[in-house]
Amino acid sequence: MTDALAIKGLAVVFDDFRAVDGVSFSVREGESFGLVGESGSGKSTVLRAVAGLAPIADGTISIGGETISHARSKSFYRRVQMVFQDPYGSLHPRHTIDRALAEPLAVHGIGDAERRILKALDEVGLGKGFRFRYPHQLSGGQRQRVAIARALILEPSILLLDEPTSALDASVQAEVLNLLEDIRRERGLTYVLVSHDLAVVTHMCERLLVMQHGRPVELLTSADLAARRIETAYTRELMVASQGFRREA
Ligand SMILES: Nc1ncnc2c1ncn2[C@@H]1O[C@H](COP(=O)(O)OP(=O)(O)OP(=O)(O)O)[C@@H](O)[C@H]1O
Repeated sequence: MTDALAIKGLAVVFDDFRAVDGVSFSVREGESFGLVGESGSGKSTVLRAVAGLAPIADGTISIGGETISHARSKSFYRRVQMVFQDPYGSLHPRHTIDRALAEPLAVHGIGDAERRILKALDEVGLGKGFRFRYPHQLSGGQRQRVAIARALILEPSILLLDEPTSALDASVQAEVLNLLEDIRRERGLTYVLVSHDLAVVTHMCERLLVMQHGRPVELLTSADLAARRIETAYTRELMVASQGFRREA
């Protein structure tokens, strides 16, 4: 089967600084794949490079077996969407939720907006009462649900999730992670999830790549982690630092 996403020898350089170097991994269709590491390890930069938001100095990125060029086409964004840590970043403060959800449909010339907007709100557990509210009239968790609805409304096959819950309280975090997992199963979506928290990635992902200083350290399955089959001291340190693993221990 063709991989949903394949990254080979990726390097991202800012001025002279190699923020990402020698990163390779592939994600199967319908798989949930995690990127984990401390702050500054280059996880977000990998996602941003896939989304066309960071410059690729070296390596290739393929989506569905097709190598993508540096300039992303409009059709790329129908297949690949990104959700950021801070939903304020993707929601305009003076635009209603309705407008935020209508905008991507208009950009891509997709009709039947009202039905799609109501369906998207329903899918993320928000009723139609939220439709004409503004972002500041929502809680952090509700705002992140809107950002997820906005990413899903174009019916992408791959979702890039950059710390999608780390700005939320622990209980809200669990709700949003469970929502994402339900949507993935229902839609058969492929996820790449970035988190500094090994417990979050282990809960959500079948396989994960541990990164440090922009480089890959270890590729693991969640089953490896659960059985403590870990090769490196760095991954062990991440495990000790993770709240979820501390609770389990
Ligand atoms: N646009 C940029 N210009 C210069 N340096 C950058 C830029 N974006 C990221 N970096 C640097 O690249 C390195 C990796 O950053 P990145 O955001 O990918 O790390 P991260 O692992 O996602 O960390 P965090 O969890 O804190 O977001 C950092 O040292 C960061 O300062």
